[in-house]
Amino acid sequence: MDKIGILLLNLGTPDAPDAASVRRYLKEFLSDRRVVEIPQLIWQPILRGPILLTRPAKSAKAYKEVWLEEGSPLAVNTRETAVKLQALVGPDVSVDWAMRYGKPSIADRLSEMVAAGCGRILLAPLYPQYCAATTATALDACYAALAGMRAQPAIRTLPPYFADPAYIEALCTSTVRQLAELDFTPDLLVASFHGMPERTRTLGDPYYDQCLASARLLGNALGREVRVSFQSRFGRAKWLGPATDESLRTLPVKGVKKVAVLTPGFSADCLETLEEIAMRGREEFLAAGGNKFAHLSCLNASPEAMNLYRALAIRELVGWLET
Ligand SMILES: C=CC1=C(C)c2cc3[nH]c(cc4nc(cc5[nH]c(cc1n2)c(C)c5CCC(=O)O)C(CCC(=O)O)=C4C)c(C)c3C=C
Ligand SMILES: [Fe+2]
Ligand SMILES: [Fe+2]
Repeated sequence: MDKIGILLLNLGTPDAPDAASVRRYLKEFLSDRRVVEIPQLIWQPILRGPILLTRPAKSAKAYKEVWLEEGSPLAVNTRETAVKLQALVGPDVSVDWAMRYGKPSIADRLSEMVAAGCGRILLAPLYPQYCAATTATALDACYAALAGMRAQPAIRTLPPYFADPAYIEALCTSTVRQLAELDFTPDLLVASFHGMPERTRTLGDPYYDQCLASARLLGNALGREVRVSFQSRFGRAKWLGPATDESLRTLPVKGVKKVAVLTPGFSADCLETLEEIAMRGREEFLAAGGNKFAHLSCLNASPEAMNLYRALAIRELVGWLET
């Protein structure tokens, strides 16, 4: 029988925390029509002008603050997840990982898996909430790679798991564990999701509703309020709100002096969680009069995460494993 493969998909990250590498990464990322939905004739001059002239140096400085010895946190955490999942599923299933932008590329990893004999592949975008700018574009890139193959593997895709009891349980257990390790009891738990232009919601992207559903289910499981906000605004259009940075600045005035922020839409810690929330978010909250701030780590390759991915993968593979 054909070998079975699982390809974990994540967003992508620069090769190094320097302006040239960040420029290459941003050019590829922000040229994706699923991400910036402005006609290319208008958008490309803006991207290649003001954005790529100024943002790479600024972002490279931020990447330097969080860079690990082994590389970018997003890549390190995603690779570790793949290695641990491989150990859990055993030698009959081959687990690999790829990035939508940058390396390792989806095209390279998919053709490598096929060359290694994988005739059945589960494509697993590591985004709990479906978004065209993340899930759809990662799968588009897989289909584009498959389009160039004469002998294609059979394909399955992992559905969004925003309301899956296994995801909510993983988040709940990870949150309870991390809260118990803090030296304070937070007045409020904030769930900060990556933002999106508000227009994408009216156009039918289910992302916003799925973020709210995940937070509500987590709140029910924890038995306490989980307040939602959206981070990482980009560009001039109106984005989903409320904005995390604004909320963190106003919470102390409203009497919330101790806060814990979790980032459940990110499967792995990355620039957006480690720099924007854990560093800048903390500074802003404390400067606005807050006393205590904690960022709770993403699921990464924690025991809770590995239980979750094993459960999701086995559910998808069950028909294939039996035949
Ligand atoms: C988890 C879901 C994500 C959504 C939805 C998303 C939408 C989105 N992002 C940008 C612009 C940028 N995002 C950047 C970094 C970044 N974004 C996500 C995830 C989502 N993005 C991750 C995991 C990361 C971190 C990558 C890393 O290397 O650690 C950046 C780059 C950093 C910077 O310069 O600020 C940009 C730019 C848009 C425009 C968008 C939807 C329209
Ligand atoms: Fe982003
Ligand atoms: Fe950011």
